[in-house]
Amino acid sequence: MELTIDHLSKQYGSQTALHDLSLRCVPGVLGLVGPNGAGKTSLMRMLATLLAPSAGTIRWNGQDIHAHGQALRQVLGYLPQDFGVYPEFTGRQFLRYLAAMKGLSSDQIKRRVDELLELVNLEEAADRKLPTYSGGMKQRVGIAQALLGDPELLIVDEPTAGLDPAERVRFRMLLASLTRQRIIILSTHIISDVEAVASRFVILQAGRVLRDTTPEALLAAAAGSVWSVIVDQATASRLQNSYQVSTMLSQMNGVALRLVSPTRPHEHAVVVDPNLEEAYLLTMSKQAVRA
Ligand SMILES: Nc1ncnc2c1ncn2[C@@H]1O[C@H](COP(=O)(O)OP(=O)(O)OP(=O)(O)O)[C@@H](O)[C@H]1O
Repeated sequence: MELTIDHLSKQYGSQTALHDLSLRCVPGVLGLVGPNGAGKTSLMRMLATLLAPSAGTIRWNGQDIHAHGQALRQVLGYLPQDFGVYPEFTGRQFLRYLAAMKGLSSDQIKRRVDELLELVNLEEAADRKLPTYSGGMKQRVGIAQALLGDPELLIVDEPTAGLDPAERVRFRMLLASLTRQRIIILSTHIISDVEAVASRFVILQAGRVLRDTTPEALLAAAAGSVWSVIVDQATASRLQNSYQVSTMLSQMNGVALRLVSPTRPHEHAVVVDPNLEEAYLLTMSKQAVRA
């Protein structure tokens, strides 16, 4: 099982969304992160064969997916960013309908849909109409439809956006339970999603790979560059203007700040262990300094 992306580019008119991007993916979860407009959705749509590259190739087990799209679609599960549901269907009807569209036999449809409803923990709500579902429940139906064909390649585009913290945790656990013998590509703005489930961390910026790393390596690289300090309000405002502040908490004795900076931002600042979001902010701020 191997997905190989070679020198991939995407132009929309004069706008370059992806620029000469190469990646090789093996089973596991790859967390794809980057600022708005970095090219994540364009990349995912090309992987899902919904968008043609302007240049470069994507190969699934050595076969170009452009020429052999059907072969890829048979092993693909895709949860797009703007996943829509049919309002007249219940969860069960919706999944059965999509399973039938995929060509499953009626026995397979019943069995597979029941299995998936159990996996995504929607058995109780299965016979309710989809518009009555919460955002998290809709996302779970979305992941269930992406899993109908037991895909070897699962692409999920910002699946936790808009979910409340409990739903987000539930969704992550579901994703984590799917990782064996699959390539999962998860695009997100929520760094803690990556921390929770991904073994590989790819940062895209302006259509290029800025980092292809692991959460552990990114954390290790940020060691010594995250600081904690308690200061008065005026100093907090000054520091906020000069440094990347990751958290700011008003307390009885002042304002507690965590700051991301390669150098000591304040004489009383002490080094603390970075979290992955801070490691990401550090990477992006170093990049901004270089640009
Ligand atoms: N259909 C389109 N026509 C023109 N430009 C487009 C189109 N789709 C995307 N773009 C541009 O391509 C670039 C990459 O967009 P893309 O949606 O792939 O980024 P993204 O990383 O998914 O962004 P977000 O995090 O906001 O979803 C952006 O500059 C965007 O404006």
